[in-house]
Amino acid sequence: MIEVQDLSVRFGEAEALRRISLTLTPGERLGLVGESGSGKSMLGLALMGMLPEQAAMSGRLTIDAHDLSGAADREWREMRARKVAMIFQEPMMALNPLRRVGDTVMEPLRLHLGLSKSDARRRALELFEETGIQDPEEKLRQYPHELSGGQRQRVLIALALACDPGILIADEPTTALDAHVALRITDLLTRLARDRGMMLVFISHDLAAVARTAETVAVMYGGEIVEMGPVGQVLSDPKHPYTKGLLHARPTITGGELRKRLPMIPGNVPALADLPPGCRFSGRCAVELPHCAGTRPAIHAVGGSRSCACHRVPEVMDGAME
Ligand SMILES: Nc1ncnc2c1ncn2[C@@H]1O[C@H](COP(=O)(O)OP(=O)(O)OP(=O)(O)O)[C@@H](O)[C@H]1O
Repeated sequence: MIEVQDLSVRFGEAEALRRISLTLTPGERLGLVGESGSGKSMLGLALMGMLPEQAAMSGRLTIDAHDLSGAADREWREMRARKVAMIFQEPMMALNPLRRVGDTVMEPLRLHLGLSKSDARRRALELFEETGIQDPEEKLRQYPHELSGGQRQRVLIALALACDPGILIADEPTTALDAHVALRITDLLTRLARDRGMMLVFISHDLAAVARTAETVAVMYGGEIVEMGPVGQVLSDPKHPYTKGLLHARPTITGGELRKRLPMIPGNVPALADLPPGCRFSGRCAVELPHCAGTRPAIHAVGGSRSCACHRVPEVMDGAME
């Protein structure tokens, strides 16, 4: 279980994450969405204890009742070895080009689980099979450059699963892949999370991929979660003006060609130093009120399982803004 309470991350004066609170239960699959710079990766890194050195974190972070706020590197290393694993966008960058991929996957099995060489090899083979790597025996002996992008990402997933983590954080795992390969990887992650009862934090700017993979979605803007809830409900009936804008800005396929419809959200995510003290979306919001820029909105409960941080939400709930 992950519990995050009022988690903030600062780089000097700039606040990259502002008062994030969320609870994830075992086996839950969470999607994190938002434009570039909204803080998705930063939140993923905070959950891994891998924030950049200059970052100052405040608030509370608990994993499996283990309080990690202010934890030492050693505690985080143990956590990462056994409980939390992460995969990234570009598998080529994460694999040692000079090592056979089998040796890379066997290393944590030997180091952290204490398996003998032959047991580690057997387990690596099982992991390759579980992650759908074709000809796994042969692949164990190959180097990263000999594999396709999709196969490399599968190797990284196998590596992430080596110590049987309870939590897998996948940061844009399919961005570097062709659409059909990407689809197979998202489906693989969903299946693995389901079969293993593993928590999945799936970071993506692709709403369709999140809808396919996650059960819960958190929409981020300017380092905050502005809306959160069951993925089907949030994407079919968004409450926050930013979520509504994101859904309108989604790329669409027209005449076989991928086209980005004119984004409904004017402007870009401002630099951290230029964010307003109140609602960070003010300045870009079509339904802004005079006090939005200066007053931070409360997080309103929407129905039983959703939340939304917007001064307008009581009106939205009355149907006055629909
Ligand atoms: N080392 C750093 N020092 C200062 N600011 C940083 C640092 N790393 C990231 N940031 C800032 O933190 C904010 C959040 O960045 P983050 O990478 O989490 O966004 P993101 O939503 O994951 O974007 P993307 O989709 O492009 O990966 C950005 O404004 C970014 O400029």
